Amino acid sequence: MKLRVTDVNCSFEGKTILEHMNMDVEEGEFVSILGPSGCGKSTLLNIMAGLVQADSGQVFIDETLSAGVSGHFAYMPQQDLLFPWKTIMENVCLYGKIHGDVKAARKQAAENFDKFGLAGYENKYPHELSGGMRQRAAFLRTALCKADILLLDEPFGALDVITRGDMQDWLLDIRKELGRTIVFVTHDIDEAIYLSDRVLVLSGKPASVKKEVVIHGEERSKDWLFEQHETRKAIYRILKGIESK
Ligand SMILES: Nc1ncnc2c1ncn2[C@@H]1O[C@H](COP(=O)(O)OP(=O)(O)OP(=O)(O)O)[C@@H](O)[C@H]1O
Repeated sequence: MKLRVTDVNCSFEGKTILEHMNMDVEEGEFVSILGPSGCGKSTLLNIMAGLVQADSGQVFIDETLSAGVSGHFAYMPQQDLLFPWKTIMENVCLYGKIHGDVKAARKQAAENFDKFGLAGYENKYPHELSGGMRQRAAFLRTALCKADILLLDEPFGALDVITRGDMQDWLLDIRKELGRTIVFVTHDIDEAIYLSDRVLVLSGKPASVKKEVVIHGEERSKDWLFEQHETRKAIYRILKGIESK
């Protein structure tokens, strides 16, 4: 499904955070959002997910106005939001439970526990895991949700560089398999280049889309990524221009 944000404005306590925010994400497209710290990236995802009400503007899924929380989205916010009283397996299978197919969800989860470095932790509780493991569990839960659009807010922020690379590869793979539409917030330019079809760079407060960078490259690999000097430089300069204002 495709996603469209039209002229969204949002303020908190009289301070404008998002101003004339417009963006489109095509069906099956992977769009990353980069921007200065605190500029309003999470707020934008919260508005898309229907958790925060914008002052004005609209969010459309395909051509239908989306109002309030929609089952079309699977949202992974920055905090892992695992239920502390549920085991890791129960947490990961939460959406399967909501959609009434626990057995299929457990099977799919079990197939991925090893890849996610969670094997042996199925029956542990969130407080027994490291921050990085909890983040991977929350990511697995979101990725296994059958929703059409994934909203991922810095899903790999707490991971070491190798695990992060593995999770990125996994995300690229499932994306190919499932053809999901993905909006991905990150602070990492390389991660945005590696994963995305397009990178949207937001301006500082109030935020709007300052620049859009299309990423070309059919077959992504880490070797391919190491060669993307020009794209990296271009995005860095846009960000630096915003930050130094
Ligand atoms: N519910 C709220 N009430 C008041 N202010 C808020 C609320 N939510 C966010 N803000 C403020 O809005 C601004 C944008 O916050 P937001 O979390 O969206 O930024 P961000 O770009 O995701 O940040 P980061 O890069 O640090 O993750 C911040 O100044 C924040 O303090």
